[in-house]
Amino acid sequence: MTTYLLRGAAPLGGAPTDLLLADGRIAATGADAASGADARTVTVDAEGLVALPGLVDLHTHLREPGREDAETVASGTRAAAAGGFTAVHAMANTSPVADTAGVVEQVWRLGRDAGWVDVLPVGAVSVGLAGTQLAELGAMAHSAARVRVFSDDGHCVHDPVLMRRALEYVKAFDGVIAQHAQEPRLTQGAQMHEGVVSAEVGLAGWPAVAEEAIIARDVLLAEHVGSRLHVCHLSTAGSVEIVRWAKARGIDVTAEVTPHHLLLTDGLARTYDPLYKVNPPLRTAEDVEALRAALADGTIDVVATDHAPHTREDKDCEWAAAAFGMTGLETALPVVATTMVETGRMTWAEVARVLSATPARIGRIDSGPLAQGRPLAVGEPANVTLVDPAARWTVDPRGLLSASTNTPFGGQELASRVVATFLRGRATVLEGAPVEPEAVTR
Ligand SMILES: NC(=O)N[C@@H](CC(=O)O)C(=O)O
Repeated sequence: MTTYLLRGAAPLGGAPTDLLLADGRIAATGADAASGADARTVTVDAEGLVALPGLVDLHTHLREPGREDAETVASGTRAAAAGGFTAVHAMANTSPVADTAGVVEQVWRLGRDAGWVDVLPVGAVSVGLAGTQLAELGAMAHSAARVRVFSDDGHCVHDPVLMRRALEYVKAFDGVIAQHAQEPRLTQGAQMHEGVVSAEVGLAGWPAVAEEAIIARDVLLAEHVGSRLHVCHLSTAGSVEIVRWAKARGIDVTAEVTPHHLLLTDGLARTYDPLYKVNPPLRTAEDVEALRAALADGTIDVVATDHAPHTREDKDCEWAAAAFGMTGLETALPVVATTMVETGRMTWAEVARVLSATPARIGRIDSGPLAQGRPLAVGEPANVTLVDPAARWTVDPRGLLSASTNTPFGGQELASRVVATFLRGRATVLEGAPVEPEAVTR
């Protein structure tokens, strides 16, 4: 197998050094790296680049099985690698729903065979995402896919008894319930954030309280049963306050924010362009500021993409008829760099925390054969992402690799670019372009 010598990379913004990737691991650093190189070694000039541990996404929609016209495991994970990811959690709202050991194993196998990133299937909480009957959580946890994250994402687990049972059940295998916090009655027919802009454009509003009421209930339930709760795509200033309160109380809760909620606001609905229609909706500038502050101070633990590819038929129509969702795997890191690093709110080491180490810990993939996200130390798995922090680029939707083109960032200038990605020492991206995997053996 080819080995790689990354010359002059700065691990987490530290002093530049050399890294030797061999046999799937970081084999050597510093002067030892160059002396360990041999005839199999390809040298990568990494001068001026930041070396991050491979990125881990807690929230990706890969659409397979069922909607392969929007994305497949292969196309979505190829886009993920281009975005610097080495692992993604694949959401359960597929068709059929990933609510059995059979479906999660299928998705896991498709990911393994594609070879771009580790695919960690998320299991549904309820059968068919219907919110009435608990799915086979234990069978999914003990399957080959080793599911640890369970979510009805796209739907809220709104029945408090079902939520309580799910939180209790996953304690047996150290799982976590990732809640899509959306009170269904308060959001019936809702199209966008409820506020000044929704009144102006005449679209049905989605009040912040519909998210906040569920988060408040769930942190109390998590406390009551002593279990682990993760809040998906938190989007309001009020939600931040509730999570801050819960953490101060010692409740085992973590929260994610999406890149689009860190950058975009509900004012974009004035365009009536469904590219900006997403669940939860884009909020106000005050919410965006609260989310950035909460990510910087650790109240929000991770950035997760909520990559939600949709076909032209489902997106290129009038607002009310369009699907909720936007793609995000290939723009996530640049959006975080633009909103958090360029603004001086976070260092690259903190970016590694919110896009790699902490999501790996929440998904319980930070140990064992899928070890991810540890500092780039000798002996650790060689999951490495090289980023050019000085690059600036303008997003061209046609230049992205996802099978769907519903990015809200087309035409936007963003900071930083992924130059290379290595999955267990194998290059999946070099010079910004994907490297097709030969038959993957592991
Ligand atoms: N986030 C989104 O806007 N869409 C998600 C599911 C969802 O509605 O949350 C999708 O699967 O398309």
